[in-house]
Amino acid sequence: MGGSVPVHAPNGHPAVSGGKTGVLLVNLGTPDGTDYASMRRYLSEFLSDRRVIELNPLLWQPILQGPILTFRPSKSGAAYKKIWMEDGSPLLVYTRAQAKKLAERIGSEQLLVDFAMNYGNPSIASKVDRLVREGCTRIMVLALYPQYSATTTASVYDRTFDALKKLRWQPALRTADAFHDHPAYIKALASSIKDHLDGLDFTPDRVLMSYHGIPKSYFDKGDPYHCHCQKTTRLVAEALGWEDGFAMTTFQSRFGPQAWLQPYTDKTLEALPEEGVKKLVVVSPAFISDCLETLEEIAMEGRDQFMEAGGTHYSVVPCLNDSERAIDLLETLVKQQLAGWIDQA
Ligand SMILES: C=CC1=C(C)c2cc3[nH]c(cc4nc(cc5[nH]c(cc1n2)c(C)c5CCC(=O)O)C(CCC(=O)O)=C4C)c(C)c3C=C
Ligand SMILES: [Fe+2]
Ligand SMILES: [Fe+2]
Repeated sequence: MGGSVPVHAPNGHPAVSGGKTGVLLVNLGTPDGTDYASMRRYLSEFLSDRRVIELNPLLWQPILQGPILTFRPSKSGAAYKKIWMEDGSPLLVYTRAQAKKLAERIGSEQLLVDFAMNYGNPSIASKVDRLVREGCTRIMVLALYPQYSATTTASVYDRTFDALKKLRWQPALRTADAFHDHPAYIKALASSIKDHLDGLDFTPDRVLMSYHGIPKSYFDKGDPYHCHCQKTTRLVAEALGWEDGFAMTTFQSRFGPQAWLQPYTDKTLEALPEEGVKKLVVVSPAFISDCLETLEEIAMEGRDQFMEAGGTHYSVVPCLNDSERAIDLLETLVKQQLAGWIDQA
């Protein structure tokens, strides 16, 4: 068995491996392809998660498996086609690159670094399995969402615990804090925005910080996501010395008929030019990697909305992706979470 360490076991005792630590980076997930079947499989898994849709499944599943999964896969597939990369979905490409580069930085015989997707492939269960097989008796999971939400962060950890439920010999498990206000995250985000602004041939009237939304009812029930988003915006504005009001916080990607967190990004983009904001820079601080929501919704649809409403300049700051900044950030977060497990932490 790979990664076995010698143990004094009686004859015939199965091989025992152990003593290693695993780090698992987990992002949301993405379809395997842009075709109808792949899209349907992915959306069905995602939208069946009760952390994401809290409606009673007896009510929700007929709606999901009927009208939604009849029409949405083609619509979403067409959007994914516009941003698909040679090696697959951008979210997969960047998350894989982050894990590889982090492994090159901090990985060793004793410290394995890998990645998984909460929905789709590679699954959390398959990677927990791999790490345990390779001898990890401790696993630290980092959900790659700066701002905590039950819909995302808690779902990743739930599904990790679900994978452990099936093991006779479970590894010790650590989950990580949200990092919306972590100095290393604010530094990475602020410096990437500063570099972007320095490279522009115009000075923006405002910077729009657009976060993925959640239903307002989840916030009313106590999800801290909204507060985490507001704090990220405030800390970035302070780090860059911006005047009050220069950075705005909005929420994108509404799904379904209920109210979501406001102000909405699309409505804001359509309203700003009339208020005299014609030059705009947009940042997506809820995503550490570019994905459908940043590359299509913000960089394509958002641009059209803003320019058609009378905007003159529109520029989007790329996510941290697999830049040195991103790997520095991940290294800091992971080493902090590993304290006591790994000496270098
Ligand atoms: C009720 C539905 C949804 C909630 C709640 C939600 C929360 C949420 N999502 C992200 C991050 C991402 N979402 C992405 C895509 C996406 N999100 C929803 C729905 C909800 N998200 C759907 C249906 C989709 C699929 C695309 C589509 O059909 O429009 C992605 C992109 C994935 C990719 O492959 O590129 C990300 C990332 C956060 C951070 C969040 C709550 C805080
Ligand atoms: Fe989403
Ligand atoms: Fe979207």
